[in-house]
Amino acid sequence: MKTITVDLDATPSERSYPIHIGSAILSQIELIMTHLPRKRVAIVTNTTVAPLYLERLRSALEKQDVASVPIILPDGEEYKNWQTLNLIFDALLTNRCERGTPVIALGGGVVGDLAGFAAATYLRGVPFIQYPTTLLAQVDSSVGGKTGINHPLGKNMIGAFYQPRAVVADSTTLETLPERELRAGIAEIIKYGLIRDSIFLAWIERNMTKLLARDPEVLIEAIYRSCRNKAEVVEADEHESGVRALLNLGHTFGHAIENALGYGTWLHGEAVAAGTILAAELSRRMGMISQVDVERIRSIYVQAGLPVAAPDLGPEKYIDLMGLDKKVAEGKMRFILLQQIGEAVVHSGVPAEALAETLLECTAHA
Ligand SMILES: NC(=O)c1ccc[n+]([C@@H]2O[C@H](COP(=O)([O-])OP(=O)(O)OC[C@H]3O[C@@H](n4cnc5c(N)ncnc54)[C@H](O)[C@@H]3O)[C@@H](O)[C@H]2O)c1
Ligand SMILES: O=C(O)C(=O)C[C@@H](O)[C@H](O)[C@H](O)COP(=O)(O)O
Ligand SMILES: [Zn+2]
Repeated sequence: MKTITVDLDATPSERSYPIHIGSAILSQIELIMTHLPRKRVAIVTNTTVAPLYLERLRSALEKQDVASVPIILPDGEEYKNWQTLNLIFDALLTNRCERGTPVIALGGGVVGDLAGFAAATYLRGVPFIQYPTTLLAQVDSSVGGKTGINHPLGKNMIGAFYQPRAVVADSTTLETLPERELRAGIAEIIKYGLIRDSIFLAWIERNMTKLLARDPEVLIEAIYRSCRNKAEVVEADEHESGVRALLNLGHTFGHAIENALGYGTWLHGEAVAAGTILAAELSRRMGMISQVDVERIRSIYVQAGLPVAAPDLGPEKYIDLMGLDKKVAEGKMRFILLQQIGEAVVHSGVPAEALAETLLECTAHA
């Protein structure tokens, strides 16, 4: 097992927390035992993950005399909303969960974002622990404390920064993950390489076949190097007043795609992949990277079996949706662009013509 610490505030800090990454660690309750003094937890999961892993976690807790309240949500991005959040509050209240009752998220990013937001707001905050079970959640969403829900008008528009007390990423849970979901997780792994770690990007290119084949060692290495990158960014800028925005590469376009097509039609990772190609094309039009760079980026996503052509929604629709992006400041859109492969920047001066040209020339009819 490997452990990374996310150091928050001046260290040592009570808010700092470990990310444990390893094989078959779901049942190792000693990893979270210090957070369970009251011997009772609520586990938020969904109808797909519950039959696979809920009993394993519950019985491991039971062996340590920890009782658990299961809260099983409907599965899907289209359920990342107020109504589902309220199901969590209903269950927490009905079961008389207290301020000292931790909420555990067992599932992918949707469960994690919902459960984290519930933990941030229930009784004004209860302890939160992440057990991510998708590749995307293990490399990205379980770390860093972004929690929240979608709004019909925009992705993740309502939420809170709320850090977990611990993250336990059991790589063996990825054995049951559908192929399409595995590929979607790889999109966020590629992101770290593109924004700040060109050595990791070259490693991903060399190891893509093994990643797709779920080679256990390669998976653990990819999760570890991704989490190390994410932890460093979050430590530097927890609340996204600066460098954390770079983790949004491809997301300004990607979130517009997810919203326009209907939440869940394209997976988050798929929208980020196609969105990153648009960001790369825009970077080239801004004179920042070369055509050769764009083709290298495109071929990495192709290798991963991810979409590289964003849907043709028309420039107006994209621009309208992107106007609600959380990075908009004083009414001005800000884009994450590539200065070079391995170095991203926040750009607030993208000319309207360059954006329109990119959207016209680089999107495709579905
Ligand atoms: N908070 C953050 O920092 C952050 C970062 C990235 C993405 N996100 C959010 O995360 C969400 C996407 O997360 P995701 O890609 O994990 O999708 P997801 O949570 O929808 O999970 C994908 C699918 O896999 C199923 N599943 C989960 N674990 C499984 C397993 N081990 N075996 C079989 N099936 C399994 C789920 O039930 C679901 O059907 C989006 O809402 C996105 O906005 C948040
Ligand atoms: O942790 C972050 O910061 C990220 O931006 C990670 C992204 O992969 C993730 O999709 C995040 O939820 C997007 O955040 P948002 O603030 O644009 O909703
Ligand atoms: Zn993302």
